[in-house]
Amino acid sequence: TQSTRPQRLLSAVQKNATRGDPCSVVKAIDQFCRSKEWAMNVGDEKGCILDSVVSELNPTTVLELGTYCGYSTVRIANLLPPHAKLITLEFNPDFAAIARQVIAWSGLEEKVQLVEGASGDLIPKIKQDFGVQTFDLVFLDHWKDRYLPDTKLMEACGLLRKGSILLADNVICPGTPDYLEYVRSSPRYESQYFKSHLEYTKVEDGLEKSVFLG
Ligand SMILES: O=C(NCCCCc1cc2ccncc2s1)c1cc(-c2ccc(F)cc2)cc(O)c1O
Ligand SMILES: [Mg+2]
Repeated sequence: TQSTRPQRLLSAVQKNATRGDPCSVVKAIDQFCRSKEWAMNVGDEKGCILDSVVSELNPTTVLELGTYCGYSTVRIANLLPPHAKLITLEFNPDFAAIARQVIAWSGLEEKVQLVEGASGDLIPKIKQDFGVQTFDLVFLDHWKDRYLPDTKLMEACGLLRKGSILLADNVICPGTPDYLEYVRSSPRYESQYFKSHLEYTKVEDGLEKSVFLG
């Protein structure tokens, strides 16, 4: 049977990256996506912006919506202090299976909890099921039409505190117009746009960083 793109991406990691070396895993994926097959990882250019936000914040609790193959999961987990926790939600079981192996290859599995399911179903269960009260950082990279409803859901479930940071991928391409309008006009958020490009292309895209003001 034909392999899938995530399976070919995982093979490239297992072939070209060193076990236990997260940076080599990130490099191997970027090289695969630049030279062989495009894939919807946040990528190296936006990935550097992600790294700077994570490093500056030094979060102990992180929620990632949309794991895909685990590229941004590995980038974030690699920068977390000891005992910090990253919970990442993935809807597609095939993506989740690949991501688990990519995360394991990077040696960061003890910092990461990958949960399979839809954000709308899982977010209300996080406090009781995962022992997290609030998130210091949320990275939004899942269905673009779920960014706004899930942000409102996180507010309603008390998962955000004064100073929590929302960092959203793809606010230009594919685009999340209703989410952008909300975080840019709401008095409860202070937002900033980081102009960049769609992963591995020259197309404009960017990350929106929004601080929840409580
Ligand atoms: O759809 C994208 N990403 C979400 C995949 C949906 C996976 C989900 C995870 C999850 C977890 C929990 N609940 C529900 C869900 S749904 C995406 C697409 C492009 C793109 C850009 C230009 C193109 F021409 C074609 C694709 C670029 C990107 O960086 C993306 O992130
Ligand atoms: Mg994305």
